[in-house]
Amino acid sequence: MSGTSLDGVDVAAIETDGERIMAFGPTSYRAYADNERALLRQALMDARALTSRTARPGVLAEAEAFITRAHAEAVEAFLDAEGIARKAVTIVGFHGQTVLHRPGDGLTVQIGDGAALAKRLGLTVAYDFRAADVAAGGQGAPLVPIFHRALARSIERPHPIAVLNIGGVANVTWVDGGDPVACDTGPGNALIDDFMRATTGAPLDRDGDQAARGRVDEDFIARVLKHPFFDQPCPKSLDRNDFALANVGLPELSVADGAATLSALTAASVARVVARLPQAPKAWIVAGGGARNPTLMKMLSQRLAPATVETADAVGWSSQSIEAQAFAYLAMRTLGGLPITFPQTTGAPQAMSGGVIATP
Ligand SMILES: Nc1ncnc2c1ncn2[C@@H]1O[C@H](COP(=O)(O)OP(=O)(O)OP(=O)(O)O)[C@@H](O)[C@H]1O
Ligand SMILES: CC(=O)N[C@H]1[C@@H]2OC[C@@H](O2)[C@@H](O)[C@@H]1O[C@H](C)C(=O)O
Repeated sequence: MSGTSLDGVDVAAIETDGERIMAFGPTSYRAYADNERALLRQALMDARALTSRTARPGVLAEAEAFITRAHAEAVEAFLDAEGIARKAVTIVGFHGQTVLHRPGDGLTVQIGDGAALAKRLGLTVAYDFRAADVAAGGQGAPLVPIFHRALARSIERPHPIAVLNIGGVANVTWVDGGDPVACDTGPGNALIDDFMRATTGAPLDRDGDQAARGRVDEDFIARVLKHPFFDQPCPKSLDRNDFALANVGLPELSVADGAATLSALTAASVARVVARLPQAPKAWIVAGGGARNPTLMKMLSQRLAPATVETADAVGWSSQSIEAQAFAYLAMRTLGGLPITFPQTTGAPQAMSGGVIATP
């Protein structure tokens, strides 16, 4: 999995039949080098003009070859390091890199060549998980809710439970026994990362150090939350750059105040989604890179009280690897013809299978 944060490739093995999770296997991570990340950032820019999901103008062809190669290297290194034989692997789930997500126009573009990956690895690969849902009128995201529900069944917390993923964009799954309800909540880490890069050159506000020292501009947050996205009912989804630093109107702030304000925006937009869920969650489990930011976690606890807020790691899951695990799970569901998207998670007209299978 390579998500909207453009930080690297997460790899994870799980044992599953696409319904139950029998065991979590090892995990690993391949970070992108600065020049690789710059290529992907350019790919996002060049993707803005796309009107077809197969066109590869600008650096998109180069970026696609890179994404395929980076995932192949990541899987090869993982299998070698863990001593996992090829024949022990049923399938590899390959999300690819989202470069454009405009479901309203019937367009979601993930670059990455699944057939080439299958050939190079000598393994069956499931890829292109979002297209069928978008073609049917769904949002094509989020896809992790069915995995979040399987995970939530393994813990004892008061229901409803919310599983919150804070990646570049943040998304939530609401679980209360029946079908999951889900949506993107708003910006996750992307705005914080972009602000840190622009003001200090650093790729992130590590451990929320800057945010912890800053003052939150609540007026700015109130202004951003007037955006119509926040009043839309679930399901709904975002492109990484729907809320971009260039267009959110952040006033001139110190590094600490800017980091604090953008972190609080993420927390406030999560709190804002509560009214859009069938019932307020009693227990929040936070995954994704945002779970590793203690300042953001504190802001979430404050804004979601009296509900409890814990990290995925605290309940025995992996904040870092949960999305990679989710795509392993979705790959097995694709192989078994099981649905991966639902009316209440993406707005699909009915429960739908998705993903394409490539054999070596
Ligand atoms: N120690 C840390 N302190 C603060 N922030 C962190 C830390 N570790 C990771 N992050 C944040 O998490 C981000 C990576 O998150 P994650 O890997 O969940 O994103 P992703 O998978 O790319 O996103 P998405 O869920 O949108 O697909 C980093 O870009 C950074 O902003
Ligand atoms: C189009 C796209 O790639 N969306 C990502 C993004 O990052 C988080 C959020 O926005 C979520 O909707 C989705 O990723 C996860 C893996 C998902 O589909 O569940």
